[in-house]
Amino acid sequence: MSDVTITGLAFRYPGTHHRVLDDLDLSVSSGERVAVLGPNGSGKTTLVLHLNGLLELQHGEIRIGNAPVDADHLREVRRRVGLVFQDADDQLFMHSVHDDVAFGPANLGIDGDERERRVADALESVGAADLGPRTPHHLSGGEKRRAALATVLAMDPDVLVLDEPTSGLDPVGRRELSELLVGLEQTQLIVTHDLPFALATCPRAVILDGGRVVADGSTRSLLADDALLATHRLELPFGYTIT
Ligand SMILES: Nc1ncnc2c1ncn2[C@@H]1O[C@H](COP(=O)(O)OP(=O)(O)OP(=O)(O)O)[C@@H](O)[C@H]1O
Repeated sequence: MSDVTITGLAFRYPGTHHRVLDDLDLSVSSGERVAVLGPNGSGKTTLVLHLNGLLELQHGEIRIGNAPVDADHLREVRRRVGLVFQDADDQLFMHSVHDDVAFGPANLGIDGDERERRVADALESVGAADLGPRTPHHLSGGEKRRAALATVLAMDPDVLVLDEPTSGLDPVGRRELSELLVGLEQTQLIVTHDLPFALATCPRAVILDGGRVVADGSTRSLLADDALLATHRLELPFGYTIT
């Protein structure tokens, strides 16, 4: 497993003047699960897209274990960091779920029985053993989410980064996903607006606002702080209380 260290990360989208990430520091220990919370536009997805080099670093440094995220280490970084996109359709593009899940291991040069074992294990682990032959664009939203997660797990990453993993999931699907993630050994960063899901899944949370980390602590203590939540446009579901 790998730790993740982000130091002084700053970023503006080309052609814009606004710093979307602004001197962001964050360290996540190996095996830790951290929820990344924050209002719309606070930079969460932009941060996530940096973690496996999908956005090119402008200022600062990111390390996955001892590998810097830079042009010279992209292949290693992408092997180590599995990114599950906000929109599952971005991850599913083959004719069958099986082929989508097999695509990553194939790219790593894994073939034959070992590749089939990885596909079967990944689908099984997300409760989607029966989805292999299905056409991805015929799946329900929740089924697509599971399939997208399986495509990443099949590559056996050290670090899992999930962007809004519960969107489109029914209550049982959310609970099952939380239990699945808690059972994985990977270091995890989970971007979510689903605060109860964050509490159930991640012992630690950070709040991003204005492109920097403005709070960092146990998820329970952050979510119990009404003033902190209000300041950063976060809100627990109506009637939900932290005990
Ligand atoms: N490709 C882009 N070009 C220009 N600006 C962008 C681009 N992508 C995002 N932004 C801007 O960057 C800021 C941060 O966006 P980002 O998607 O990282 O926020 P977020 O915290 O993930 O938001 P949300 O909770 O709404 O998903 C926003 O102001 C957004 O409009």
